[in-house]
Amino acid sequence: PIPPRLGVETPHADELSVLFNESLDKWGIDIFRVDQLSNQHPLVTVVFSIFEKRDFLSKFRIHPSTLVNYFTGIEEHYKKDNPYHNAVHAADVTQSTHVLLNAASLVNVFSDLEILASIFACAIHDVNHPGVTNQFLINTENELAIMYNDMSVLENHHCAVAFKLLQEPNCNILKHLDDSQRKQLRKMVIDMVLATDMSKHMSLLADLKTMVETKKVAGGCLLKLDNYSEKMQIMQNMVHCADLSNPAKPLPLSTQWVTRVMEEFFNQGDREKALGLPVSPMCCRETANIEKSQVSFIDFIVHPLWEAWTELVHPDAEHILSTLEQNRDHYSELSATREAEEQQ
Ligand SMILES: COc1ccc(/C(C)=N/OCCC(=O)N2CCOCC2)cc1OC1CCCC1
Ligand SMILES: [Mg+2]
Ligand SMILES: [Zn+2]
Repeated sequence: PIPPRLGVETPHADELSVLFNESLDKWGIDIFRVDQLSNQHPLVTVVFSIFEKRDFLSKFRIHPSTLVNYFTGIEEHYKKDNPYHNAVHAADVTQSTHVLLNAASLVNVFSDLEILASIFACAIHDVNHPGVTNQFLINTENELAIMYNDMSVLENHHCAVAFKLLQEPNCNILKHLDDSQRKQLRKMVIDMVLATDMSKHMSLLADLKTMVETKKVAGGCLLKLDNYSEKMQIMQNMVHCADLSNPAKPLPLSTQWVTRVMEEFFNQGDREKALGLPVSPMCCRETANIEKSQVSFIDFIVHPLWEAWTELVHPDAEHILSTLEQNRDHYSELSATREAEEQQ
């Protein structure tokens, strides 16, 4: 049976295809509306539409129903009751990376296989996320922490679940890749997903800054990427940027992500309290200062990263960086007024 266009059955197919025709390639598509219009299948429809737009079904000889079967399985393994780490986040990171890949200065940098690996990595990068951090799994000696010896526990789990699902019947979207392509894709996906572990952030950013410095000196062209590690460094930072893109999206989207991530953090804080564990930073619903936390998250993590990315792909990400800076000022003003209110 041929799967429905857009990959999902929905009464809102016309509205959804209009939304994709207008905004699939745009920074700031309303991914929450995609979730509603797709009958809560945001990831399947975003991946299906990107694969069609990039002609991946014919380039990699992927049958439409195999694509729908596999990413429906992946989507089902994103926990729906996670406020933040659910299939909408996966769809958001996937679509954001699809947009970043279209930057003029990245055209002709990546092969089709590298682009396929990047989109695939985003789609699966948080699959089966339990809604708590690596530190929580380690502190509670969770079976996942035991399985992965406390090293990038979540990120290793996401990769393993994704590749295991490929072996389910009618799910092997990589069936018609040759052995070398499949091995390369598997390595690239693992390298990108493991790089979304926040504990890798500082070293990833340091290497990106070094690359930007040398690129500036070498006359500013990215095309001279000749080795795997330089190419992978850019792909890892691209996916990491997309994973940390919430504060750089139009404010109405950014504020919804803040509400969701805080609810997930507060749920973790409730569990830590109930277990008699120290409550993790920003996880206590009584004392957290949400706006202040966003301002420091942006100042210390997100802005330095997007500043480096914007330099690398100059001038294609300028509008993203300025949206981030406007949003930062919004949260900063909010936290000042909240503090003033609390003084009275
Ligand atoms: C919308 O706000 C946020 C979105 C994402 C993130 C982070 C750190 N994403 O990192 C990649 C995923 C990851 O590794 N996480 C997920 C979050 O917890 C740490 C482990 C943090 C955000 O806000 C901070 C500041 C106020 C509360 C958290
Ligand atoms: Mg993650
Ligand atoms: Zn993520």
